Amino acid sequence: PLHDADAFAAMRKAGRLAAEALDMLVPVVKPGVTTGEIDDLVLAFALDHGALPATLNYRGYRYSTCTSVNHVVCHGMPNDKPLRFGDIVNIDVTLIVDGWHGDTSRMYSVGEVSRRAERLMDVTYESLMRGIAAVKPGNTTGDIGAAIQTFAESERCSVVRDFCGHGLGRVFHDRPNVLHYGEPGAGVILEPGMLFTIEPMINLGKPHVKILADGWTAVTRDRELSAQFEHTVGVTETGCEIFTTSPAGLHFPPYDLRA
Ligand SMILES: CCc1ccsc1-c1ccc(O)c(O)c1
Ligand SMILES: [Mn+2]
Ligand SMILES: [Mn+2]
Repeated sequence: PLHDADAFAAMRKAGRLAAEALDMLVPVVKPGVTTGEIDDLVLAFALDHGALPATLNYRGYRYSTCTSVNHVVCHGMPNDKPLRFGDIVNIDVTLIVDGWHGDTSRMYSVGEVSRRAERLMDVTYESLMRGIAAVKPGNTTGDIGAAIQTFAESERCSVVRDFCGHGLGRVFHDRPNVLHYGEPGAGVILEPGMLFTIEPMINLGKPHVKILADGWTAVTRDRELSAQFEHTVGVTETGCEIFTTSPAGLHFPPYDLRA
C-alpha cells in the first residue's frame, strides 16, 4: 500500500514549521547575541504558531533548542554567553505540531569564520545529503551510514559515533536508530512510510567525544571543531521526502545577510 498520506501531511507541516524557525534565526545569529536569547525567540515562535518545542522538559532538559558552539558536538545548552565573531554554532529545533514532530538543525556562522570552519560545515552538509541520497525502499540504514562515513572520511574528517539519527512521528524518538557510519546492507531494511532523522556530527579532528559535568554538553575530546546538520525524512515508494527543507532556501552559511 502507498505510505500513510495523513502521516506525511502532518510531518510536512511540523517539518516546515521547524525549518521556518531556523530561517527566522538567520538575521538573529550575530556577534553579541546570546544562545539564551536565541532559545527565547524559538520558544516564542513555537507558541505564536500553536506548536511546542519537544526538548522542553524532555528527560529533564529545560530548553527549547540545543545550541552547540565550535567544539561542542551536540546538546549544548543555551546560556547567557554572547556569541563571538568567528564562532560556528549548530541550532537544533524540534517542534510538535498537532502531535507530530519536526526535528532539524543547521549551522550558522557568527560574522565571518575561518576557511577550515567553512570547509567543515560544507563537508557536514554534503555528508547529510549523501546519507539522504541513500534513502530508498530496499536499501538499509547501513547504506545511509556508509554513505555518510565514506564521504566524510574521504574529506579527512571523522564521524561521531556516540549519537545517531532516530525514528520519530508522534513520538520524539523511536526505532530505527540511524547510525552515521557502518557497512552497506547492514541494519534495518527501509520501507515506504518510515519516518526518521539523519543528523551526522562531523569533526575536523578525532571522533572521540566527552560529556561535560552538566550531564548534557558533548564536546570533542581534542577540542577541534565539530559541525552537524539534521533533516527529518519520510521513505516514499521511489526514495524519500525531506520534511525540513528551508522554505527560504537558507540551507547553510554563509547566509548572504547583505541581501
Ligand atoms: C536536548 C534534547 C535531547 C535530550 C536527550 S537527546 C536530545 C536530543 C537533542 C537533539 C536531537 O535532534 C535529538 O534527536 C535528541
Ligand atoms: Mn534535532
Ligand atoms: Mn534528532
